[in-house]
Amino acid sequence: MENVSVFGAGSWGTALASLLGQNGHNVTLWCRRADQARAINVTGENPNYLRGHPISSNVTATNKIEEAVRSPLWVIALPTQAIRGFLTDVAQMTSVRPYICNVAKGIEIKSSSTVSGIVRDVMGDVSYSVLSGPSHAEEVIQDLPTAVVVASLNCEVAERWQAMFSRPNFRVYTSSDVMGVEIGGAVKNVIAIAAGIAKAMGLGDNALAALVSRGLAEIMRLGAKMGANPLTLAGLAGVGDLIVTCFSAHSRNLRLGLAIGKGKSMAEAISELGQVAEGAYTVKALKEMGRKVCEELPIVDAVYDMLYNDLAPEEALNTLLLRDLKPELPPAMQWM
Ligand SMILES: NC(=O)C1=CN([C@@H]2O[C@H](COP(=O)(O)OP(=O)(O)OC[C@H]3O[C@@H](n4cnc5c(N)ncnc54)[C@H](O)[C@@H]3O)[C@@H](O)[C@H]2O)C=CC1
Ligand SMILES: O=C(CO)COP(=O)(O)O
Repeated sequence: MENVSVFGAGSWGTALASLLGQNGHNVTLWCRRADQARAINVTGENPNYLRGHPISSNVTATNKIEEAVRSPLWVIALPTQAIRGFLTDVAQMTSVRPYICNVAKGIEIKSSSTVSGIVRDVMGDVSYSVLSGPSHAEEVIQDLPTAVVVASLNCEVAERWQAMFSRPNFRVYTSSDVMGVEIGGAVKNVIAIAAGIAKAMGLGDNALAALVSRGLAEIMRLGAKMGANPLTLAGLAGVGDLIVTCFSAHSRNLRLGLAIGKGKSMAEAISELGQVAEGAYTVKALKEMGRKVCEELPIVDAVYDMLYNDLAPEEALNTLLLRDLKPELPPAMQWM
């Protein structure tokens, strides 16, 4: 059994810490706040997230970062925009060269980089893996059947994380396509915001299905430019996660979109949610990145303009529907 630290005691960090504890590992759950860590240790539940669901007794919470960094295995469950600052602080505190498994799904605004790039910038050549796929914390904490993928350039490392996380109701596949898994997990959040807006507008099921399919086309187009394998994006980390995020009532990104579609301001929608909706930030990074690597991301552009440029949803819809008519597949993909 392994000693592992989970950084971030939001809903995903809490659910995964508990799962690793149930698998018999000795888990340290790092929380930002001392009162939260105390409450978890005393009550066996997280007072702020997933209330009513007991956390495995193999999990010890702490807000003392110097304790948490001693583990050789780190699971990073923080919002993407916080990861660079967090790693910069902790890198100065320890000489441990950890095995990192990132479970956040986003792209950093200031670097247009996925989390592997952030980790490389701050920690250099450290072992990096990413776990992603359709997996809402609210269902994982109840041990409902879930399948995900863990990707690493080193297949033995991917297999080590696979063995640690797997349990009968949490099936973990391995992959070597780190970029594919990261792009799938990050961009689907933006499409889910669009799905929430479309739902709030009452556009119907046909429109939602079109949005999801054309959203996948954007994910694949961007993924291809970034070196992702298109088949990864047809799998759990792409289509699988896109479906659950666009259709599940648990989804934070969908709920943010619903609030925006009902006329709430971004500030109101974010504060009502009280949890991170990564798509709201990733869309900014994609706006930058899109200009550099992939010009045609019309749904991403529409979400950006609705969130940050006061574009009315009805106008965004018209812009999307009235674009030039074209083949479904771009010429370079028509052989497929
Ligand atoms: N909630 C879910 O079901 C899933 C979430 N994810 C991903 O996991 C990541 C975390 O998501 P959630 O746990 O849902 O978020 P959350 O909003 O529930 O929790 C985020 C946690 O990070 C902490 N935090 C925020 N800023 C921080 C900073 N600057 N320094 C240190 N700690 C900070 C917060 O205090 C909170 O404990 C996101 O990238 C999300 O997309 C992935 C799969 C499932
Ligand atoms: O990634 C997730 C499920 O796989 C969580 O999505 P939300 O952040 O939209 O809830």
